[in-house]
Amino acid sequence: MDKVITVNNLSFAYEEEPILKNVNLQVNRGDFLAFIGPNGSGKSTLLKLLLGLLTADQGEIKLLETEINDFTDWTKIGYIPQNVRNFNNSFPATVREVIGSNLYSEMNFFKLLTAELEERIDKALKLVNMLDYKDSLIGNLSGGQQQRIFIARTLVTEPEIIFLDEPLTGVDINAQNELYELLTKLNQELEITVTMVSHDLNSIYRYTDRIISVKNCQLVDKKQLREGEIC
Ligand SMILES: Nc1ncnc2c1ncn2[C@@H]1O[C@H](COP(=O)(O)OP(=O)(O)OP(=O)(O)O)[C@@H](O)[C@H]1O
Repeated sequence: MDKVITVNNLSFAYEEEPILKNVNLQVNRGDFLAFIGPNGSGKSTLLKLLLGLLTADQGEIKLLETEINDFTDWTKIGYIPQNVRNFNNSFPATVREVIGSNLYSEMNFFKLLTAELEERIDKALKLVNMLDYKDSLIGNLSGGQQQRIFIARTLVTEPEIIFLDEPLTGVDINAQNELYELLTKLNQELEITVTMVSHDLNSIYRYTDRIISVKNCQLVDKKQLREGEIC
């Protein structure tokens, strides 16, 4: 089995507040995994540790078989943080510019999009079914459409793992199912490992194939949870 995330004996605390104590986790290529748990249990913190945005107090994290401190291939990792849409709404940027901003390091000296990069933007927009909106202002799109654009923004670098932190907040119920179906397609057809934080248990049970509960500083795999224990 191809391990894409390995966590060994990880502990983390904010000042005096312990969040994770000696936890272990293995995520395999092609998993579609959700972290659930009460508010404040540490789901976002765990995601930030896995992305190298926070540093563990103890233990080891490996991404794509590389120790996280030595990991450099961040184009292989997509991340859609919790409030990305609020932040971007106020910018008068087009969909093309929002997606292109993730290709900055690949642009030429004049920071122009080459024909090849334009093609990659088109390909990502086709995957999320939003090609017709390439020249629209991001702030004029619905919550669900904007979330598709942020998924396309990560797809443009051809990631192997995508992390999403509560991606369905502010997305209406029909669009929520469409987003789950899109994530399922990316997971099954492109073999992208999808790791998300969500509170939406019904959809999680329907679409994901692994659920990890973050609670009392521990990680508990779905199969270890008893009925009614999930929150
Ligand atoms: N930068 C920080 N400094 C200190 N404490 C923090 C910081 N960020 C989060 N916390 C605290 O750590 C705990 C875990 O926060 P985290 O955001 O990871 O939880 P969560 O499970 O994602 O919560 P939610 O479901 O509400 O989004 C909370 O008690 C929070 O107040």
